[in-house]
Amino acid sequence: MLLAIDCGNTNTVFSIWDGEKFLFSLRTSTEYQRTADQYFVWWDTLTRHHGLVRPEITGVVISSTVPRVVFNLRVFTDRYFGIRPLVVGKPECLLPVGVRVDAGTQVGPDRLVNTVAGYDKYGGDLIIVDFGTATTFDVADKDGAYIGGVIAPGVNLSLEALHMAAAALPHVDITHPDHVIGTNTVACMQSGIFWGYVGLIKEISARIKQEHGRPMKVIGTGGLAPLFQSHAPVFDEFADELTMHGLVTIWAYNKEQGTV
Ligand SMILES: Nc1ncnc2c1ncn2[C@@H]1O[C@H](COP(=O)(O)OP(=O)(O)O)[C@@H](O)[C@H]1O
Ligand SMILES: CC(C)(COP(=O)(O)O)[C@@H](O)C(=O)NCCC(=O)O
Ligand SMILES: [K+]
Repeated sequence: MLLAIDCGNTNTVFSIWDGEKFLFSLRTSTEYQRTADQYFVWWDTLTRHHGLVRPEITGVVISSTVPRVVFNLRVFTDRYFGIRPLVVGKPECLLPVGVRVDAGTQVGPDRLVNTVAGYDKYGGDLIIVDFGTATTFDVADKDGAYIGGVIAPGVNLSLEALHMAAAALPHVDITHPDHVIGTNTVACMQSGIFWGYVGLIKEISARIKQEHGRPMKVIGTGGLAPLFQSHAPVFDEFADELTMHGLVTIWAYNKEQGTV
């Protein structure tokens, strides 16, 4: 079985791929101090909870937006599975699509993985909007190459920033507000973030399409994508687990090429 690890700035997700489907996902907060042994205790407890006792892991693929956590993840997979992971962004990890950006740019591996997954599922000329710590727009060219995009502050990050910077603004959670005109502080903040984001997604997508000059499909992914899509359709499609799909695709490609 393949273990796919998607490490974002807020959460790290482990998913087990049995060759045909994902069996389940385990989610923990991203902390670079977490040791290999701590990962194992967590892993062993939760895989048993899902009915798998010491699953036989034969491959590991990692995408990490936090370079520092990769060290302990490598120790974890080496110590407990005897496996050297395939790490997206490292020279030994081949990608089935091109990357055409300014020389020297270190593109977030999550963005490359999303592009690979998007191209595999939908073909080229894509805008992939991923709601994580940051909200990213990844643009895939006609041939699937990653050609850049947009980085905007994440939804929760924006709410947190309001709370941190203004003494009278509480911590609030994102939701779909019934009205645009908020009649209390919380409703005003929720409206600002929700409708502000709807506007941001529409405007940025429209401008990307104009600049790209060819019809494009807009794909939404990440935990908060369904909230937007269900109340203010801003995507052509919602893709669940797009990053995980990309990790499996990259693993399969490297297997084909003989790099793993
Ligand atoms: N379904 C959801 N509902 C509400 N908040 C969510 C949901 N999914 C993720 N979040 C929040 O969105 C933020 C980004 O989470 P996540 O997608 O795990 O980011 P990353 O991939 O950057 O680690 C976090 O604050 C997380 O708690
Ligand atoms: C933009 C990001 C912070 C998004 O990370 P996430 O929201 O998934 O935690 C990450 O992709 C990153 O660190 N990128 C490096 C710069 C770039 O992609 O151009
Ligand atoms: K993101």
